[in-house]
Amino acid sequence: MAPKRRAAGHSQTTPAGNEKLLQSTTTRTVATFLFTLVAAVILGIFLRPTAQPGNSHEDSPHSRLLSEHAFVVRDLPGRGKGAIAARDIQQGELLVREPPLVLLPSAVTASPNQLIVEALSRLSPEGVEIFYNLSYVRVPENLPPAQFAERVPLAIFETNAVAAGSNVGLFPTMARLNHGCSHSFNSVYSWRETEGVLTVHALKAIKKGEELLTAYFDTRRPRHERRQHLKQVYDFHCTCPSCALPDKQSRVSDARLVKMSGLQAKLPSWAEGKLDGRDAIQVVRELWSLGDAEGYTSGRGRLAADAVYVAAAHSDRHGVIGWAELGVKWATYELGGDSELAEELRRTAAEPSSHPMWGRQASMQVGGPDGSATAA
Ligand SMILES: C[S@@+](CC[C@H](N)C(=O)[O-])C[C@H]1O[C@@H](n2cnc3c(N)ncnc32)[C@H](O)[C@@H]1O
Repeated sequence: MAPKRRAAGHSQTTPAGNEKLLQSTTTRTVATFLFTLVAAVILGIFLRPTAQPGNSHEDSPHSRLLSEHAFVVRDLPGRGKGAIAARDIQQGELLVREPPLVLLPSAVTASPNQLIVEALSRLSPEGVEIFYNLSYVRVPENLPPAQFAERVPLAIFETNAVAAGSNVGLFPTMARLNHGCSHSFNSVYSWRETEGVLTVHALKAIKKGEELLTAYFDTRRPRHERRQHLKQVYDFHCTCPSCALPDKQSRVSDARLVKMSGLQAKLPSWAEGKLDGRDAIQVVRELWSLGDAEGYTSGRGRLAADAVYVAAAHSDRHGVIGWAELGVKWATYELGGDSELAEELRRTAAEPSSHPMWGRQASMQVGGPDGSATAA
């Protein structure tokens, strides 16, 4: 099927632009992905952090209804299509579980455009139609028809693809989720390597009628930087509730986000011996409380797992159990109770000394999430 011109961000069949953050979940969150050409050409594809379809009314073999009518995909003014909750959604609900329509290695030696065209040739006619219905940005409308048609497949892929382990995948249902920064995103996607699917979970409770938003990259940075990035990669000016804060509140939020980002970057210095166990746990607590103030709760399963790592290394049984139990709760919201992270933390909570780091460093009561350091 020949590509139809479609303005990004406008309705019809959607402009998409998913860059899923590779969340700190699979490793996170999402962040930004780079589609690397080994021949030294680097194609900037910002993969969003984690994702999938489901419960949508958009029927396709690539979407599975997992919880009845959890959301519908609709045209939304100013941002193409988006997913709207069709009923109240509980925190932690699985919203989408979706195999890739197209999956490409993130490092390729051939022309990415050619790879995509080849991948399309292996799809069913319905799959091809689903692909061309996705939105895209940055293809000038005034190109001669042949050139226009040539550029659309790659533009669709760049706008919608997200990281999937060592690959980059296009997941058409999850691709309908628009972006929200900081406290505004309520849904998180993650790739499940062993199952070969992307899942999307509700990070927060979502009311009927609210839009499902996911984060296309790590938004713990100031508004002007977030907007600049989104404009450059996805070609839209972000007006999500976080970006729409009045200037004064936005500055307060920005300061928190920058501080969170700095603290996150500081944590690995424990492994380098530059931070002792108690200080590392204090960093985790600070991150947690800044997250509470900001309404930024993504990545908490992984953060608690980092605290478990520190507590286990210092043989703090009480600390391990406290952080592992908390981690199970948050990993379950964001990644599912059957995710590798939730299962790993559950095992550690049951038997702290089974943790691979157990006793690797000097004994120390680093303390659990409640701040107590009572012991054993
Ligand atoms: C992966 S797609 C998301 C779904 C897309 N709206 C569609 O119609 O298929 C990403 C594109 O959606 C639009 N978009 C995503 N989040 C947005 C937001 N918060 N505000 C405005 N447009 C947004 C941008 O055009 C972006 O390039």
